[in-house]
Amino acid sequence: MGRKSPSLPSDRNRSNGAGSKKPSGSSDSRNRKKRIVKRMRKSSLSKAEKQFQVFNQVDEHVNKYENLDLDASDIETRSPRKKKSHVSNDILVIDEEDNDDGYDDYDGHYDSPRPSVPVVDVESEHEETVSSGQSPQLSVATSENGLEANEDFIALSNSSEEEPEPELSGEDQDHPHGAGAEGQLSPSKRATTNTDYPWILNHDHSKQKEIADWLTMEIKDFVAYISPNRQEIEIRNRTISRIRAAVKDLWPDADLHVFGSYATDLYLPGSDIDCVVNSASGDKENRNSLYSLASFLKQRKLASQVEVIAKARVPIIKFVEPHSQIHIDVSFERTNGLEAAKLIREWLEETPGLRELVLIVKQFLHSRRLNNVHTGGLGGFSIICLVYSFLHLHPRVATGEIDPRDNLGVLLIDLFELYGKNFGYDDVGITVQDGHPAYIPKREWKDLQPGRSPFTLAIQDPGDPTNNISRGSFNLRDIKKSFAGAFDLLTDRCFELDMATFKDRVGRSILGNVIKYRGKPRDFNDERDLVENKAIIENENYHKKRTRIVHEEVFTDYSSDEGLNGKGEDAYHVEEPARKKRATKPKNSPKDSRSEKKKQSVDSLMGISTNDDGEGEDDYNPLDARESSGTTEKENTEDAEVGASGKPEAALKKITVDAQTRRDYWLGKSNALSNASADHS
Ligand SMILES: Nc1ncnc2c1ncn2[C@@H]1O[C@H](COP(=O)(O)OP(=O)(O)OP(=O)(O)O)[C@@H](O)[C@H]1O
Ligand SMILES: [Mg+2]
Repeated sequence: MGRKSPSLPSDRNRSNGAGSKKPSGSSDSRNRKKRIVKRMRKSSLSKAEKQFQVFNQVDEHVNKYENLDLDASDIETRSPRKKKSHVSNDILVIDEEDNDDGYDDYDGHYDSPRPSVPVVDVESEHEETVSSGQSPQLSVATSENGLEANEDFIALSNSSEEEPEPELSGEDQDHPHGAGAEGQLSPSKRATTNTDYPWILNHDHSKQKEIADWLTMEIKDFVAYISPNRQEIEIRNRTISRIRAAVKDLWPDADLHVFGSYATDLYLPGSDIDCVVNSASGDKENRNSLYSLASFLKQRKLASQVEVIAKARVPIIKFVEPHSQIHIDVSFERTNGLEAAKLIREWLEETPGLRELVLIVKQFLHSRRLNNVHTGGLGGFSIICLVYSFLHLHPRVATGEIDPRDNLGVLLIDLFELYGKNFGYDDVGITVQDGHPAYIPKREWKDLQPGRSPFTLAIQDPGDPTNNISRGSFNLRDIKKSFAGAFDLLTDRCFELDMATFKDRVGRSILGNVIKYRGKPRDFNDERDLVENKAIIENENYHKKRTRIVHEEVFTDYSSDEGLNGKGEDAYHVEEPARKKRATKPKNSPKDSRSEKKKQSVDSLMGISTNDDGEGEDDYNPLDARESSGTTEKENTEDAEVGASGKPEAALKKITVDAQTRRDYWLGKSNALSNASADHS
């Protein structure tokens, strides 16, 4: 790994800037643009690259989606359900009818539950940050960074009334994309008037020879710009502590744990905090308990704009914590989110570029109001799985040909192209089971509920193969359209700036053509190393303690007095809700049927019939490449290490059981512990 993309031959001799370029619609211009994109992706294609192109060129297959119109009844039934609700003690109680329609109650950015209600009931004596005169720089997920309506995702600079528009010349106003107008301003004016992409202020990369490198640097700047500073992390930590203390006061046998983007470090400044209350009695997931906690938090002035959603598939309470103005979701008596947080953190460690691309895609969709599952958008969890699988299945990344961190620009463009133009949504699903991402034919996913239309995104929950985590994303049409548009806009902008003189490039942004950030100005202080994110620490502790408990369950002789209770760890010994039993995969069977599926040609996985001709039947398998390049499963590594160090057989077994047990826990195999125990004895 580690090579950068080869140089993009630049055309510096030309002096025609944006203003003098040929109309973007001309075929000459289109061809040049294509050439630039091609060059960005390297001129000499590897076998893997060619294969990737094959699945990126499925035009006939994809074009049918362009004309796919949902009929009116479809739209009606798919629009957010009407809520049966009433207000009690200023708490909105929503009794939703549960249906199996795939409505998803997880929601990363649930914008203000009741926007008409005044937000603030802040107690100033508690509000350290406000009273200290410092601006907390937290912006709750509002429309600030959103585009109106999302009908025309392109109209970045015309989309909001909050910000004054830069002065435009007549030509600029006619610019077909509503973007690029800033190119006509003087460099100094550009730098000061661009409030939509503040990450370029004092971070000018316009002198980069390679346009792809410029985009990569902008992506890194954007991520640094929106990454949290010390104060933001502390505010989140304090928010969690306050709510946890209240939960424990109300229910001494319960604890509050955090999962979701705060526990994975994948949050935007306005992201919510996802929490779960688990109790020893395991009886808190009912309407009464939800309501009790909601009123208790309200009474303690820890919750405003409170909603109790009791009859959903995942019952939750939602509120805004008044001191921090952060949106909080609390679910009850489940551990899958805590498992997912741990898994996602492992993915982040092993997948360079994942955090950057996830944050970009999140902000991109947020800007277009396409991130809200309640309105058919793509939730944070789906975005993570989408980007994770994309990175692992990208041939040039999988083969180690490029280092993702040095090629974020090209990868972002590839991602938009794949999921905006070429992905065979009708026939292909995504699985990330056991950390092995793969594209699988939907027909082979037995538990996948057929939707009204085959045109749906299907992503298998890494913690539950029966669950399609993106089933609520019914607005796939707009999501796909927005990705396709982003591909066009980014490549247009790359083309334009590649042609431009250095002078004309100053103060310009590539990424700003598809993403904007509005809100209080931020600094570039990514201070995640300076202050602990308590959600991460607590999640790590939760898993450590639970693994120890699992161990002790496996290895402790319960006839003795040394059970768990003497160790004071009950808080973490959460009774798990009953899980669906699943067939246990035989241990150490690397070539199971799932692996076989992976071996299928990319063409068939992308939903293209391979019967017609031999093209694309090169059965390149990125996963094979990855495996042969030395990436092995954690469990095998642990085995190997122990074997090499010559530790006794019992220790080897113990560690192996530990790894296996953790995985089995994750997979929800309820009989895993007894198997492990039998193995050991
Ligand atoms: N459809 C789903 N099925 C099962 N679990 C889900 C589903 N959606 C979300 N979750 C769980 O909830 C957690 C939080 O999901 P969410 O969509 O809010 O993502 P997030 O990473 O918190 O992003 P955001 O910053 O946008 O809130 C996920 O990590 C996952 O554990
Ligand atoms: Mg969330």
